[in-house]
Amino acid sequence: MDNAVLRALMGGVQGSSQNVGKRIKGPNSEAGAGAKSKDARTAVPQPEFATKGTRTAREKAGSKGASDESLAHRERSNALRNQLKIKVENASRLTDLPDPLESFVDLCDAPYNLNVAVPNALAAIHALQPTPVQRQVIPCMLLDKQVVAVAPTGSGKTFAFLVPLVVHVMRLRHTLKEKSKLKRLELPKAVILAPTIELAQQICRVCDLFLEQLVIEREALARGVKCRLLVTRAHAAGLHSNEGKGVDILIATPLRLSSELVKGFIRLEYVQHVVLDEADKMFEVGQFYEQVQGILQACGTGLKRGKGCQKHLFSATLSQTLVPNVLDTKAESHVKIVVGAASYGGTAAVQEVAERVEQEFVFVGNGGIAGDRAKVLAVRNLLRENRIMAPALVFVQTQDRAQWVHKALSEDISGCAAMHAGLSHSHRQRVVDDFRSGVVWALVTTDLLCRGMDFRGVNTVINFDFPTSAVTYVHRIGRAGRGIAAGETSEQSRAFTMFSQEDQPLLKAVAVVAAASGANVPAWMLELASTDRRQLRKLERRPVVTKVSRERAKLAKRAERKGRLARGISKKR
Ligand SMILES: Nc1ncnc2c1ncn2[C@@H]1O[C@H](COP(=O)(O)OP(=O)(O)OP(=O)(O)O)[C@@H](O)[C@H]1O
Repeated sequence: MDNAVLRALMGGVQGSSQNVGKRIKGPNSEAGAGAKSKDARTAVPQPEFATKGTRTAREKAGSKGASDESLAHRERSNALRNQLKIKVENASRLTDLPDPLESFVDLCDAPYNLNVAVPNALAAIHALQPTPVQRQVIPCMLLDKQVVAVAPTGSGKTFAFLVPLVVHVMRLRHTLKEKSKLKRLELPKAVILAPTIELAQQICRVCDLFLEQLVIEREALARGVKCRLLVTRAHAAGLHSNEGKGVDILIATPLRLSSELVKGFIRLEYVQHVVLDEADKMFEVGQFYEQVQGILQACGTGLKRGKGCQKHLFSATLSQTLVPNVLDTKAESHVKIVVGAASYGGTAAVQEVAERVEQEFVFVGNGGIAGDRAKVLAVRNLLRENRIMAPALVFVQTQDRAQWVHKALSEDISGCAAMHAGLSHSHRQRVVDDFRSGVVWALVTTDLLCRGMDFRGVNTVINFDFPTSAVTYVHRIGRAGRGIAAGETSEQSRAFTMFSQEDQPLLKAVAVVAAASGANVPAWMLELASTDRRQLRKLERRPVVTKVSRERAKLAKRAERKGRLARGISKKR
């Protein structure tokens, strides 16, 4: 997508606020700000956003008491939050809750006092205006608050945590250097955990890009800040070698980091910030729960008392009970920020994710082998009708099925590839790069790529196999139409979900989510009986499609046996 278009789209939130008065000079504007802010405002474009009641003459003159002013100030912040659908739990009780940013340039004013290089670097990498989640999360994290942030897919959560982390690390490095604490300078100061290798690589790339840009913009503190990836044995070896010595921000998958930690090859005692991206995935039973807990316990043990390690959770789908349960901490210790959703629940932020994408359900019969054939036919029909626009992501449930579907679709789609966890790292990396660069047009993949991956310009998502939960549906669909502002629908972004009789237990939950986002869902789907929670959880772990796989495996075994038998007979002969 063209950068100018992208910028215009991301600025849509501000641009849409026409019914609100224009922002005039306030204490943070050119008239009131120091020389540093002045520079900043000339360097990066002015925000168009304006809050409800603009500052009055009375406020400016300061003729009323401070309490009146702070009340008006609070009202303005609340108006901005309401307008951008930013919800902060218990906001009225949090007396020290920072205001949402009106623009990145606000970061140059008190209490943040950042160098103008920060907004300039963000502008240079096309982040001109903060997205809603960035507006509230960045100030909170900069002011040392632990954050739980739930915001739609593609809403810019990565920069929301990267900007404050980089700032903290830069400042900390500076202090440590001044105090000549060189040993500590070499050890990680912040850790970012991501559930997949691909997502960790993506975050690392964005972080490197931001750091590079900060150096170009002459932020002296950014020089020498090292962000390192730890997702393979080779990375671990690199970290031990001299050349790889010294790391400030460590971006890792839980399994790799935990294994290096157990071996004693990595020390996390001076880690001050841990970010769990896709936090709900991290704490899924049977996934990385124990490893993550081990890592969290190892972080910050060397810090002074009262200066414990801060833990921040990010996801598009996070449940209310998760925080106190998994962090072993009082729920109040975190500021909970929800963007776009009506409630802080299991499928929070669903509505806005799916609104960007046209959704359609395609019935493919009773399931089983015949259902598989019907799915391939359905894809062919959609191709013939020109309804599948490349690039496309095709989601299936298992590695075997990824191979099989890839083979089946390769006959119809040139530039089709498969990608799953059963492939080597280098192969995975190559396929992802090819998809990003446009060599691969249709990527058949498992849920390995359903979370966090920022593939610009994906026009179609095909749920070849029905998602195992509404949450998975939200994440899969969220890969399409990225870069489109909330409320706008791209003509090209579409999602097709194939379903058979076998998928019925999961159908209602997904249909409800789709309907909530304005998709045209047949009424009978919504009237289906709900499946009870326990069964839903079972299905999540053991997907409906295993029955199909089992049938296919049985047939393959039978064919193999027949072949062997035939070979055996021929040998005897
Ligand atoms: N302030 C901004 N202005 C313009 N573009 C932005 C801004 N912030 C982030 N982006 C871009 O938006 C895209 C989506 O961002 P990101 O990957 O952080 O979303 P996310 O919320 O983490 O999504 P998911 O939940 O799917 O992981 C990225 O390409 C990123 O560069």
